[in-house]
Amino acid sequence: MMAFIDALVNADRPVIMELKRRDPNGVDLFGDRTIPQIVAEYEASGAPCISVVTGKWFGGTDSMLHEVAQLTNRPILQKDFITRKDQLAKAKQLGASAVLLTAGLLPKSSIHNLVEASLAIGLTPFVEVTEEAEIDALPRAADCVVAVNNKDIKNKERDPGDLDRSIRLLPALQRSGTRCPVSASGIAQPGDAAKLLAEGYRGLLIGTGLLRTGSLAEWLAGLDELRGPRVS
Ligand SMILES: O=C(O)c1ccccc1NCC(=O)[C@H](O)[C@H](O)COP(=O)(O)O
Repeated sequence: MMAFIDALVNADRPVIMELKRRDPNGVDLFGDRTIPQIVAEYEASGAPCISVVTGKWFGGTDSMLHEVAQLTNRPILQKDFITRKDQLAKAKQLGASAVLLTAGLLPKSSIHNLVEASLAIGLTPFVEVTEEAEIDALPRAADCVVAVNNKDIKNKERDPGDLDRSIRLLPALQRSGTRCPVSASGIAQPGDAAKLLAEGYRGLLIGTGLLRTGSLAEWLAGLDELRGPRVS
């Protein structure tokens, strides 16, 4: 299996496609689709990586991660509230390649310890930030995905998201040394996605926008058209 960062930076369309059972208001996002159907659709659409929200706020469970890992060889990000090292071993055992570490919810010393502990067992830290100070304080950024969360997790992500935050923080991400600056959450339309990639993002994490669209193929074709032909 290709490592998470390599899969993303080498992808022609670097969209991490997410399985999230419910939105923050408890509204179902899967409809009548099963997990195998969504994974098959994401794979057929060329997802380089897949994200699975196991956090209970969003209707997730660890068994969802295990199920997805049985269905795909794509590198998987586990999105949950990770605060302890034993959760990292569990993530790996369930089939994750990368784990979410939310800078705004963790003391600085915990971020350091969890980044080191993740790397030590072969998991890619996917560190989510919302402020420049969090980026500047990051250890081992070159080995991490560093993602700007456009929404506010402290408010259960009930806000629509502020994509300008991604634009504002991109220079700090680029300075940090990460190979893989990612913009996450609130990317609803192909035009939003195209703009963020044109600005210099090397990856996008999209859940609700892809799960709510009537046609994933059309959504992605719209993005491809806006980006124009790719030079390899
Ligand atoms: O961000 C967190 O700290 C978090 C913790 C635990 C579970 C989920 C968490 N975040 C979820 C997300 O960030 C979004 O599902 C993801 O970025 C996609 O967002 P959207 O495209 O707006 O559905």
